[in-house]
Amino acid sequence: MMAKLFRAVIMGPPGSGKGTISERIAQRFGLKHLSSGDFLRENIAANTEAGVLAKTYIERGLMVPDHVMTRLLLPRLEEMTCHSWLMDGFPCTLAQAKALNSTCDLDLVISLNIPYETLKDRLSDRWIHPASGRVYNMGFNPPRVQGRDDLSGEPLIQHDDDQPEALVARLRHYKDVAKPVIDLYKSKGILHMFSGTETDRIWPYINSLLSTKIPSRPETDTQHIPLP
Ligand SMILES: Nc1nc2c(ncn2[C@@H]2O[C@H](COP(=O)(O)OP(=O)(O)O)[C@@H](O)[C@H]2O)c(=O)[nH]1
Ligand SMILES: Nc1ccn([C@@H]2O[C@H](COP(=O)(O)OP(=O)(O)O)[C@@H](O)[C@H]2O)c(=O)n1
Repeated sequence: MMAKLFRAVIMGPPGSGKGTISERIAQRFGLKHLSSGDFLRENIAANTEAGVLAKTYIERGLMVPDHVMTRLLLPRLEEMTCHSWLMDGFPCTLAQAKALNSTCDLDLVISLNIPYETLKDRLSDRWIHPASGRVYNMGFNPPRVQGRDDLSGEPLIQHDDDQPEALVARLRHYKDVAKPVIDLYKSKGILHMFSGTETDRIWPYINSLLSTKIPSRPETDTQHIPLP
């Protein structure tokens, strides 16, 4: 276990590679990857009160209100007192960032800055394994068998809110709400922004940054892992 706990957030518009990069970070540095989108989908599948409410927003390509997000996520974070974690997709508004602030001190925030055309192309090709949250892309990282998850063999699905009609509204909204959050983390001196069109070109910079802050897991140094 790491000597000091490490708490990080990864921000970026839909399709910017938060999930893909989070998985790489989790694998290399042993942080627990917490995905706000996955928490939401788990709650929707389980028909919890928050899940039923969240569904009505997600279906319309809208953000879930702050009080629903914080009620859902903060208790999960409070349970993780002994773990280092990387939170993906939360906070995405200033109110969420302030609520998170009152729960824990973040060590680092990664913000991904990816052009619109790239996001649109990626998302129209995004396929998900709902049970695990594993993400595929027909060009970038296709499944071994078309339409099937590599590990379980179960069918892959596409999210309704990845379709271009919902996407434009999601991106516009992201831009508006993320700016004050980015400014807040910038003023705290913990924001690191990465721009580009390819995850494989951004990843080495994120990897080097994190290597200066946390040791990589010993087992990943000796085993073959499929990272560039
Ligand atoms: N073509 C391409 N697709 C990528 C790249 N990085 C990630 N993707 C794919 O783009 C989609 C969005 O990535 P994801 O990690 O889910 O982004 P998130 O919405 O920010 O969590 C997924 O289908 C990924 O497999 C890349 O560099 N090139
Ligand atoms: N902090 C958050 C995170 C997700 N969400 C909602 O949950 C949906 C799915 O989240 P996600 O993290 O899988 O989205 P992507 O950025 O991966 O496309 C988003 O499109 C939002 O509708 C939200 O409202 N607030």
